[in-house]
Amino acid sequence: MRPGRRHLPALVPADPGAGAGFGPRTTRPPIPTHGSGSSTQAIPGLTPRDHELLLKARTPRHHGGHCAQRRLLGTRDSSRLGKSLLKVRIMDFITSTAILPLLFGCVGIFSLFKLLQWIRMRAYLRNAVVVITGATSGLGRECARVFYTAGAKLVLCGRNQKALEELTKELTASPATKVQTHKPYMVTFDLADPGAIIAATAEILQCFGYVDVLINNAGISYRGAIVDTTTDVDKKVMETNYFGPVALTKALLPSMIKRRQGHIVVISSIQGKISIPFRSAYAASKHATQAFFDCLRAEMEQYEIEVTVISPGYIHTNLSLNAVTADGSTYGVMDKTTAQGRSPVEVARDVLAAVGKKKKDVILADLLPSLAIYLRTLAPGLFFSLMASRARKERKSKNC
Ligand SMILES: NC(=O)C1=CN([C@@H]2O[C@H](COP(=O)(O)OP(=O)(O)OC[C@H]3O[C@@H](n4cnc5c(N)ncnc54)[C@H](OP(=O)(O)O)[C@@H]3O)[C@@H](O)[C@H]2O)C=CC1
Ligand SMILES: CCCCCCCCCCCCCCCC(=O)OCC(=O)COP(=O)(O)O
Repeated sequence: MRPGRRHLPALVPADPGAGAGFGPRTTRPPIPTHGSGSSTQAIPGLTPRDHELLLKARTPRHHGGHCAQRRLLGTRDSSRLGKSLLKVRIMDFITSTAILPLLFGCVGIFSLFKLLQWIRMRAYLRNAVVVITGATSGLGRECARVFYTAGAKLVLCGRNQKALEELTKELTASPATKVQTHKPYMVTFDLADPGAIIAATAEILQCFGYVDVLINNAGISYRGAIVDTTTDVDKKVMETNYFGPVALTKALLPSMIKRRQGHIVVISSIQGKISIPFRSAYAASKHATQAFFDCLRAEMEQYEIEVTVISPGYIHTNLSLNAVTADGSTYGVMDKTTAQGRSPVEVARDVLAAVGKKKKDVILADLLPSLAIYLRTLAPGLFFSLMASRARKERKSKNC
């Protein structure tokens, strides 16, 4: 017998009462196979004649094999026998000489592909000029760390100059890595101030002379009922999350188009795909963001400029603490959902991978929010009922 081949099952006499005909079938325990020293199982319920035919059918080089199999299948319980035969055949195929090298080959090719993808990603980000807004806190801060370590030339943006300086100090003081790192630049401006964006863009472009990747990360959330919310609050959220990033992107695009090179990234949210109660201004700003950058992607294809929209679920940052409420005051509460969210470092690593792989649209969330997006599309009625019930519950818990 060739190594790697399975032993053929031992052929045992069936139930004596059953004979070779169509009588009742009985099962048999495993019995030793003569000469092989191993124990194999007779196929339950088959007569010696069945086994003889099966043995013939299983022997590929036996000329009468297929004929015998067909004859047998025509006269016996074809589905059961067929299944047993198929199992035996599959096992024989797997353990035959061809399948294992093929399997290892596939795994090898896949690993090689992944390695090449990783190398390409690293090369793409090394020495790339990356602008990050909202780098003073949360996800932006962690993005600064991972892109810095990957060898990117950073331009860190935020409103708080001191926080930017501290981050820069911390980054440059970090131990040397294999990859060459670069001292980040800082540009301070308020994204919600349209007048500040043109000046900030000129400053950004002066840092390294060009921009490879813009990460529109800065953002603010909101909590409140629509009926209680002033339009000024709606505008503030839209200015920060939508008009600011749109204006900055538009201001940087001409230089990217000229070079026929560039990558625009935007940190949206699961709430850019589904709307949940008491988040109207925030969800609206993120939906608008998704729509704008989807349009941009299509329009920029001719210039080879990439657009990546990233939609995370809850992340453990200061987002809820900094959220604005219906009357414009700061919410100032660390919500349970936020506190239980993913660590910003992990999400930042996912952002790095998505940018490196030039992904177009990425959802970084648990199963439930991801399923909710499908539910919104496939069964909107059900989704809206769930959201209405969520609103009722939230209102009730607030009144308590
Ligand atoms: N945390 C979460 O659960 C989720 C967050 N996101 C998104 O991630 C992004 C980052 O938020 P996150 O890190 O969580 O929250 P943080 O509140 O920790 O960080 C927000 C950042 O945005 C900056 N920012 C806010 N308003 C402005 C403005 N007007 N001009 C300039 N910068 C501003 C803040 O700067 P400053 O220090 O000056 O306030 C800060 O650096 C946001 O777009 C958010 O919508 C998406 C999904 C989930
Ligand atoms: C087929 C079965 C599907 C079942 C789906 C049930 C519907 C469950 C609703 C889930 C809602 C998830 C909301 C997620 C919101 C989120 O992740 O937001 C991220 C943020 O931007 C957080 O901002 P916030 O200020 O709201 O903290």
